[in-house]
Amino acid sequence: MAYGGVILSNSLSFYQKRIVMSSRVQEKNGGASIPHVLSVAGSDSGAGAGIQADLKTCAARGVYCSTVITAVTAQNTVGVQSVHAVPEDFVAQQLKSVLSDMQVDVVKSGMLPSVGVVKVLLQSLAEFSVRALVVDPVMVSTSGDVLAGPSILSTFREELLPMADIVTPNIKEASALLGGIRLETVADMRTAAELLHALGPRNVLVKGGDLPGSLDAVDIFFNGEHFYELRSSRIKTHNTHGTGCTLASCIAAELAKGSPMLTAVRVAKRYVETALEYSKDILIGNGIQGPFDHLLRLKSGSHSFSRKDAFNPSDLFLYAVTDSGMNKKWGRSMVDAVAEAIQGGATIVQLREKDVETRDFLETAKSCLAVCRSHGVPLLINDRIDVALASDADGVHVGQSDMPATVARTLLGPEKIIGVSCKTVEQAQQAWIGGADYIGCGGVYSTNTKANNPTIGLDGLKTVCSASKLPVVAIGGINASNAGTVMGMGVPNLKGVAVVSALFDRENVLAETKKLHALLMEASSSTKMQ
Ligand SMILES: Cc1ncc(COP(=O)(O)OP(=O)(O)O)c(N)n1
Ligand SMILES: Cc1nc(C(=O)O)sc1CCOP(=O)(O)O
Ligand SMILES: [Mg+2]
Repeated sequence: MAYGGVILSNSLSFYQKRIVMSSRVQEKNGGASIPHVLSVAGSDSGAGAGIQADLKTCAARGVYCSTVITAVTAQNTVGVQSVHAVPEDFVAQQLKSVLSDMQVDVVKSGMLPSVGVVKVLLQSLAEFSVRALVVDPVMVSTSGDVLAGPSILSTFREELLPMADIVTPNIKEASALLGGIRLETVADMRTAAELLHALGPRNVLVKGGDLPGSLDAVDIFFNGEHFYELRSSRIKTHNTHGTGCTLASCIAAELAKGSPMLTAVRVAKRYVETALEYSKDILIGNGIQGPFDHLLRLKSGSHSFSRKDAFNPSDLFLYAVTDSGMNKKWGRSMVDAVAEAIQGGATIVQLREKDVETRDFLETAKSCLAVCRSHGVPLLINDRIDVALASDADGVHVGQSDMPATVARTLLGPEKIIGVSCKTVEQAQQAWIGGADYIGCGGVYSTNTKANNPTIGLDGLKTVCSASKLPVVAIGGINASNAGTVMGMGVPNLKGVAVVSALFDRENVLAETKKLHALLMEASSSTKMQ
């Protein structure tokens, strides 16, 4: 399907088109259309996965969801007791009923129990255009029951995947789609993503939740050009039934709202992680794998807030710290520079303004926040807690001569992120006691960006990292020539690098960020293999 590229590269024209297409209806009803996902999947009587998970996910994400049911399963938290496939012509009838009447933005497919149902779906998509197709290649339920047999594999490979804007297999599904190859490491997952991409989908997300021996849940995203290693913390819970369906339908929902693909994937991962954390202790059913609560956001206040909701240490991977002087020198606005950095792979942004009027700082913060929020990337404010509060940024970064972390925490409350600059083990200990979320440790190398900044070198960085109870980001003189060395050391708690000039004192922020991201990926994957 050639539609996904439109979403990736030009979400505005997507909306303009949709407005034109639905203008007749809107004129008639005087209403506005809302983003719409059509879920083509099986029903789960236990309501943790399938159609029911998709409906709840879209509701939680503020997106309309229509449904085409391909099979009715009798299942619960113990397993799948029985499957009743809906006749193919009736699946076709449901597709026609929805697609001939409603303006669907994104189709998300889940359980497609027969070759005939896949073909019926493809025929409908040829007849009625939608903007994107998200394929969750469901084959085996989380309880281990087979939901689509091996006879369907060649149709998935040859006909469905080439139409997909993204395909989201777990390890077992990726292996099955690739003829049973062994997938045991993150490096294997990258290979699988590349091989699956060669089958035709525009993007591939290989989900590593089942990968043995990894502390984080690592997924590999590949867009044909770049690999992204997306990490989230592994939540200790039995309530994981339906995570695959939920992730795919959340990606579809975010695409329907107009997000670029990588942003949609990032937001979806964060949503699943938050929902799992929220539901980790709920008890539904007597089986070994329970469902989780998709509608957590609608219940804020009924459950105590967890720090994990606010901050994910893997966000420190490529930390872009802005500098308006550098951006001015290269003739671009702060917002454009931040947008390019995010597009290139920056995972968190800090607005560092030393010589601006407070009012201008606030306005810039608000504009940058809009860009960051639309991409699911946190925005922190350097030094200024008042600006962070007034702009509703995601947090602050403070140094040893700024507001102490403990005071910042009191002022900002539990939901904001706080980072503290530390050069010593004692400072790192104080930051932890003060309620910080991470520490920035440097200067690793000398830099022209910050005058008279003492350096601690790689040895100083190692000492602080090893003693720190908080995740660490390295800073100071880091660029494409040494980022690999810093990340490649594989020291405990070191989650990424923070850079100013290597991104912003350059002509092309997008290209420099991509380059640095690729180097960091390479260095961190090689340390994991050691
Ligand atoms: C991620 C990160 N680490 C360290 C710093 C430095 O903060 P600070 O010591 O307060 O110095 P200034 O940035 O305020 O000059 C940082 N900004 N970000
Ligand atoms: C803002 C800042 N803090 C540092 C510290 O050591 O805490 S070094 C630094 C400047 C980093 O800029 P560049 O990436 O251009 O070297
Ligand atoms: Mg400071």
